[in-house]
Amino acid sequence: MAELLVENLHKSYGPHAVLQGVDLSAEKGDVISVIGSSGSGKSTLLRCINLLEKPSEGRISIRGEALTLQRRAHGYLDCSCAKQLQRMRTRLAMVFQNFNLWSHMTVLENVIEAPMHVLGLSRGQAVERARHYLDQVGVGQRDRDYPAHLSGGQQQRVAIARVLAMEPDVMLFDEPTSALDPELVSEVLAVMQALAREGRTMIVVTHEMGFARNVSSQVIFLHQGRIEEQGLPATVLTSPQSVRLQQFLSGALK
Ligand SMILES: Nc1ncnc2c1ncn2[C@@H]1O[C@H](COP(=O)(O)OP(=O)(O)OP(=O)(O)O)[C@@H](O)[C@H]1O
Repeated sequence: MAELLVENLHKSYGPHAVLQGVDLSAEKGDVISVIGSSGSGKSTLLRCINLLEKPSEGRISIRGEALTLQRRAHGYLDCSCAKQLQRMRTRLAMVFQNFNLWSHMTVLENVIEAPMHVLGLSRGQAVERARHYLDQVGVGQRDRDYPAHLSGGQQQRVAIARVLAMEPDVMLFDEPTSALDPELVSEVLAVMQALAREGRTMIVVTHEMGFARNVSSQVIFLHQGRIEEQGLPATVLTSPQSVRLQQFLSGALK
């Protein structure tokens, strides 16, 4: 059974069809890199999967359990209740480009927030869990600091620990290294590579072709809201079939 199954996902903003029937299936331990030119719909795809954006059409299932989506007055689909939505976001948890840490909270407080208030763990359990994952991503010593005192790479690693602390079924990464200074990119990619090695299921929107090639189990090339090509990285990235993917890989399509 797939950890995550996305079927016929559509998203429009007014007349602008951004996603036009995307299907995606992630098995346990899959690392799917989503690549494509700017505006092809990569972030929208990720944001629709965990309902930060509301799909216009489609079906999302986690471990065989379909989300109950209802059509709202404006025509989009949403979870039938806020609690289900919140719970679902812990199962499909997202790492954002700009870290999205709470600046008024320490590192530790950032990481224990959701385990306590969404998963219902006691403070002691949440702290134990947080320390475990902060250590795992190499920022355990910074637990009392505020995010502003950390480098971008450290902040992103805290954001990854915050997602790990929810023990999600699938981790979603939306261009996790794009906001980082070049010298900090590799420390975050190394953490992601280690997570891939330990069998985490991940969907990663990325411009890092090295990551897509060396870490992914599957690469998806999105073009104008449709999957134009997908498959093993060795196939998709070294023998692209479509002209658009060839152009994208040669740098002609930004
Ligand atoms: N909230 C919104 N309202 C209207 N249009 C939007 C909205 N969000 C995204 N879009 C449009 O949807 C299209 C896809 O955007 P998206 O951010 O998903 O692309 P992307 O592939 O992630 O691009 P990039 O690599 O530049 O981040 C773009 O044309 C964008 O302008």
